[in-house]
Amino acid sequence: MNILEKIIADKEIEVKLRKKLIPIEQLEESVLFDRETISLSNKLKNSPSGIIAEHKRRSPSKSVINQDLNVFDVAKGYEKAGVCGMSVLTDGKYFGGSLDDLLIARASCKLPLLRKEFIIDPYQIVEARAQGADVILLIAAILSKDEIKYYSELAQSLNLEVLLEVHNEKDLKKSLFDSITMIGVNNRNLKTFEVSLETSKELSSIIPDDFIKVSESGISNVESIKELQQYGFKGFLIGENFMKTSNAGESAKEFIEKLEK
Ligand SMILES: O=P(O)(O)OC[C@@H](O)[C@@H](O)c1c[nH]c2ccccc12
Repeated sequence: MNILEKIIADKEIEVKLRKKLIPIEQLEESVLFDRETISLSNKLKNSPSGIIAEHKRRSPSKSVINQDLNVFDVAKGYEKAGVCGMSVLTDGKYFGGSLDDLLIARASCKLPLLRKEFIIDPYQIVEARAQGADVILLIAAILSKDEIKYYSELAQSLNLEVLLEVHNEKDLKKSLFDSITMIGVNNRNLKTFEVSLETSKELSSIIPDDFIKVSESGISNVESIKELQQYGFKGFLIGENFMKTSNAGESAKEFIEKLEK
């Protein structure tokens, strides 16, 4: 089994358990369920920098990135830095995150929040809504075309935006639905962890213009962003580069200042 297959096998067990513990009807009673969501795609359209900053404690590729920062400070710091949105990893076993992280981020800032999760069941989409997310990630590599259509339409009906993640042309081909606003090209191969910004550049020309292009992973300098902007990218998802420092918000602030100069 490769790492992605392992993550999915564990996720199936986890979701089954969660569904038993908290029935979907109960999620729909959350006070956050009817809150007005905030559009990430609108922010990206109108921003010169387009940074989506991530909260990520560890990852299978890097093990520990940072266990000392608290979500409250990170969210406040990112907001102060002027990012367009915040991504919160909610997977526990492989990334050290939780749904509580999402809830705390929600309570700490007014940024659009992306629930960064391996979504394999509609239950997790309702859960994202109930815990204060504005955007969900759908990963094309782990979903069928029918699932992508169904899940993105469900998200849309809950006023959640969808960032659809692709790794190659095959992923992209099965993912072009009206219910999706943003396409994210992951520069990291989730099976081998290899990172190459070339992936974004190569796929940029075949992403139709009606989708906002986001480049994800392995971005550590403003030069890369300036280059990717030439290929039509409007959003840039950055985790480790900020999280590995002792003050993620301050790092994001310096980065954005340099980028917008
Ligand atoms: O820390 P980085 O290299 O800046 O990457 C952030 C983000 O793109 C990455 O965490 C990510 C992109 N897609 C994912 C899917 C699942 C888990 C994590 C991810």
